[in-house]
Amino acid sequence: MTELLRAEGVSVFYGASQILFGVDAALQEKCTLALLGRNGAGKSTTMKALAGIVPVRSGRIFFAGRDITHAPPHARAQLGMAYVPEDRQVFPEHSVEDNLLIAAKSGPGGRRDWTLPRIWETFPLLTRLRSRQAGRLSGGEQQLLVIARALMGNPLVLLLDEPSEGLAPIIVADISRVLRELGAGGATILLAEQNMHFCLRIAQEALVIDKGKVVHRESTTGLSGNDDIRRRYLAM
Ligand SMILES: Nc1ncnc2c1ncn2[C@@H]1O[C@H](COP(=O)(O)OP(=O)(O)OP(=O)(O)O)[C@@H](O)[C@H]1O
Repeated sequence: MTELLRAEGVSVFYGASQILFGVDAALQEKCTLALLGRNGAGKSTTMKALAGIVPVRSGRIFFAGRDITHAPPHARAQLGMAYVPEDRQVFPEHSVEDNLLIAAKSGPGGRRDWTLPRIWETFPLLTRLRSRQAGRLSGGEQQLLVIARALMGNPLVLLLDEPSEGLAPIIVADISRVLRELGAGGATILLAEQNMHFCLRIAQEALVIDKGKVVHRESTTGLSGNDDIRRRYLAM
């Protein structure tokens, strides 16, 4: 298996406050890795550090064999990293279809795996909403749209920050189905989540983060039976 993304001893500060304390993580190609932790554990900050949104004070980040520790977000995107933040920003005045077309580009090496017809096939709900203004979609529909939009850039890896947060169970089930299908189709995904149950059927492996440190790593099957870790770090 080829390693696509690696964080080595990543520390991040917001002003004088240290938020991440030497985070290590490795994501293999064609795998889905869950980054689990409670509210405020440091999941979003880890995702932002990987995407280049917050600076890394110490440690290194490697992507597709390159050191990208100090590369700006657009350079990481060009190398094939698609970061989907938790605030689900769509272009509200544009239709669903236009939101997708705006993001269409070939990925690294000219790959064009994702086209509009394939998006409609994978996201039937979006097909029905293709002419709807994106600002009028529900939170869950917008979440599906931002995932689909990220795919239109034909990335090598998807970084998804809390895609299930605050959404109704029925749409969470649809997002889960889409992510399982993407994984089965060979996508590489890093999924930050508080909701362990959401991750169990999507990710093969999980990292547990607490107070800015990775405190545990296990297969998701193992973790679902690990009451001690779940009680200590995931509040369930
Ligand atoms: N811009 C910021 N300035 C200062 N502190 C911040 C900032 N953003 C986050 N923090 C703090 O950093 C810590 C980690 O936050 P982070 O958002 O990474 O956690 P999280 O695990 O993603 O939690 P959540 O599920 O709430 O998003 C928290 O204590 C948070 O209050």
